[in-house]
Amino acid sequence: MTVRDTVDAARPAPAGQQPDTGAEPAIRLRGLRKSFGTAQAVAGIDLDIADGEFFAMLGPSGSGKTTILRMIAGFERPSAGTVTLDGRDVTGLAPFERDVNTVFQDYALFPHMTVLDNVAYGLRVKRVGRRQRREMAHRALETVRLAEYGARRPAQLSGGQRQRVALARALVNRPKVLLLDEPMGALDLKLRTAMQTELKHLQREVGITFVFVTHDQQEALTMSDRVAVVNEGRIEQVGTPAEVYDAPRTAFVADFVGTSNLIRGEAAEQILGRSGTYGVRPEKIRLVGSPDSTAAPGETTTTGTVRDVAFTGPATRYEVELDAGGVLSVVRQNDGGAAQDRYGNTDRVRLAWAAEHNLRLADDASTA
Ligand SMILES: Nc1ncnc2c1ncn2[C@@H]1O[C@H](COP(=O)(O)OP(=O)(O)OP(=O)(O)O)[C@@H](O)[C@H]1O
Repeated sequence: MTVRDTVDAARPAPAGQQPDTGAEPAIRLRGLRKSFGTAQAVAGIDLDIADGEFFAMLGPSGSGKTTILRMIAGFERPSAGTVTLDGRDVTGLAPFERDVNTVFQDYALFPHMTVLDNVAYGLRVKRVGRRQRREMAHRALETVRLAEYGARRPAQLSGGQRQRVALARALVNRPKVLLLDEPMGALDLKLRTAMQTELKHLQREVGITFVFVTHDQQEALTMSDRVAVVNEGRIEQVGTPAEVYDAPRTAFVADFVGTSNLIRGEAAEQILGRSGTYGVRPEKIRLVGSPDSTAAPGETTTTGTVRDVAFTGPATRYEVELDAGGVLSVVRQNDGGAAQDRYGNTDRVRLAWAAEHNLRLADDASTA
């Protein structure tokens, strides 16, 4: 169960690396590259995903996540590198020769078939007998809590139910690995949140390795055991959700997982007395009052002017233009009732945070 992130094997183990127990990882990628013509979609990936992990690939549109997934599934042939599943090199094998199933964003259900027949379809192709495949399909529908819906057609289901049918259709094959490409992409926010919880429970129940692709940081953080942050065909960082959020290694990771809150250049010199790029999470910053007030000893502090106030219910977000240059977001929980200080546009404020929350960032993975 090792994880090697792409950046540099010679460096100390990056955050998120699991101890090497000698067990074969479910998925091992080595030197994986893919070019389309002259464009490089995946620029060299080394990654191990452990058996039974819920693993997220998080990155912006066009960063190469889907291409990585398609190479694991066998739909795309790598330009270089290898894909090993459970200790077996499958790089040259067709999708159906791999112990992997994929759930696509559009679910790809057959509209003319019943839900039960959709789920049983893969078993029919594998020539499983009719009675057994109906039983297995029914059990898979039970797993996704749709046992009563077997006789319906996909058009008679909600988006979330269709998504679960697609899952049941993949689960019925009992693959070692399930790949999910933006599985919640077509769902509205409420359903999406409900499905996230359900999917996580389901994964624990069936014990299959899940790898899912998303551009939604919230989804990646809530659902996964570990996250790989993908940027321009490379993995910038691999770690647990807490590790990539609390200890981002690069400015890209700090920005993409969370809010961009960077102190750099002249502002870093003035506020921190050091050069370089630093990040500080918005919820770690306190607004302590007017610029004349003082911060606690050992805190980093600076002054600025409120430029925007956004009330979001449980919290309020302030955008503060710093006197030293740049803008910082500050999030305050609205838990203080009427006694809580409130600030408005153009108010002059002092900001303070514990020095340990200054995150030293590299500008990109090559200097991390
Ligand atoms: N079949 C193809 N032919 C040419 N270029 C492709 C092909 N598939 C993907 N690409 C390019 O490779 C890059 C990575 O694409 P990919 O679909 O892997 O990104 P992604 O991170 O999954 O994006 P999204 O979140 O938008 O799905 C993009 O620049 C894309 O245009």
